[in-house]
Amino acid sequence: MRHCERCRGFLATRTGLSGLPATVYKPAASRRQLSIRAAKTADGPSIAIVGVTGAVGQEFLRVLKDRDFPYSSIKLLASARSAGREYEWDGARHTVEELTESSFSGVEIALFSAGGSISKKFAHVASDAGCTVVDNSSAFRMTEGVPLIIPEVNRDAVGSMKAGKGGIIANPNCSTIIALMAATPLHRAAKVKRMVVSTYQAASGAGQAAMDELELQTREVLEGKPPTTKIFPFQYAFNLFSHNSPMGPNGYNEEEMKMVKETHKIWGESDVAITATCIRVPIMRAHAESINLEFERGISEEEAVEVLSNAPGVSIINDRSANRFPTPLDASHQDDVYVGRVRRDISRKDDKGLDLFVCGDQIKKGAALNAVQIAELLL
Ligand SMILES: NC(=O)C1=CN([C@@H]2O[C@H](COP(=O)(O)OP(=O)(O)OC[C@H]3O[C@@H](n4cnc5c(N)ncnc54)[C@H](OP(=O)(O)O)[C@@H]3O)[C@@H](O)[C@H]2O)C=CC1
Ligand SMILES: N[C@@H](CC(=O)OP(=O)(O)O)C(=O)O
Repeated sequence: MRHCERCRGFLATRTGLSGLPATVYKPAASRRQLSIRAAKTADGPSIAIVGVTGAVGQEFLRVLKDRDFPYSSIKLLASARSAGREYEWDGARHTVEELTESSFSGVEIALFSAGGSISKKFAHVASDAGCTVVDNSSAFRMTEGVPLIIPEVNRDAVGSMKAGKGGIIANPNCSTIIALMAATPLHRAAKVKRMVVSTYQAASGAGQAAMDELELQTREVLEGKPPTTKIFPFQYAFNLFSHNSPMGPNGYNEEEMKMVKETHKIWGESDVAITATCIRVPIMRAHAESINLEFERGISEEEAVEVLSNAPGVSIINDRSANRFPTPLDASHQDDVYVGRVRRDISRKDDKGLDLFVCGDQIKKGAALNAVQIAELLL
């Protein structure tokens, strides 16, 4: 049994202590089932990336290339600070331009990832110019009429939207995407009535500067120096803390409330009871989540593992005999969301409760990959 292999393109299963399949990595073909083969092509859409110098913007470039996303031209946009910076991408040199109101003339798809205030200022400008916007920020997620899409979950929400026709589509919150990749197939099988989530969120969710600060602080603490605290107000290395988003009057922070509201919108069901506790941990780029699910009908561990094994974009690491379950490092730089610790909730007398542990790359499936998959629906 190989435990720690990077799992591109192989399938391995093993029976764990309980008789459940322990490890199911999806073969390359199923991982890439939503991908479109092309690249630079005269009949591809003209595309733009807003926030290209950031952690997510850079991942957009990698994902577009990795998936051979078809494009006829690409425009790299960021703030005036980055104008003139050059990137080598897809065999050509590209220069970053300052984002302005005239940036979107002739652009058919724009991937926005420069924060909510930039999206609020420029997404409608882009849409009015005929550019279809996939927005990675939270600015429009709860706006009526703006689809909020995880392609494996609710791809039909794209409706008749197409590249070059204008309109805005929102990319969900990363913790929500990662939770729903695992919870949705089980919801479809046995209907979730209540979901309790606790997250362990990586530095990447707070941007490149937070990742840099975690690395710097780790060195400083090991060298016995006081840690630099520019991004977060206290030590991050060798520590963890409640998510840094603003706290609301009900004692939930914004990240926690996003998980509640966005799940209701994506599932189209506001009667599912959801509560979340979001925690920032000193991990570089993959979020982990502990999820407790209560179902309307009973579901066994075996059925749950079977359902998850067949779910697109989900891989299973669930080896009880080896105490081997998903880790953030397994998920880092991977497309799939990893699920393990699949077990009956023993606090219940019936078989209507399950616990799971889930890990997903925050920058990839939590942000850039999901947005590019949405853009593929527009072609
Ligand atoms: N789906 C999700 O859960 C996630 C959503 N996000 C969203 O994406 C955004 C970016 O995240 P991330 O890449 O991690 O952040 P970074 O801080 O790493 O990057 C920010 C980017 O925004 C650009 N930017 C900032 N100000 C302006 C401006 N005035 N005009 C044009 N561009 C500007 C920056 O350009 P410059 O270098 O020139 O300053 C940079 O390219 C987040 O703020 C969030 O809204 C991010 C992660 C996950
Ligand atoms: N969810 C990210 C932060 C973020 O960018 O969220 P949103 O896209 O919902 O603003 C985190 O890990 O902190």
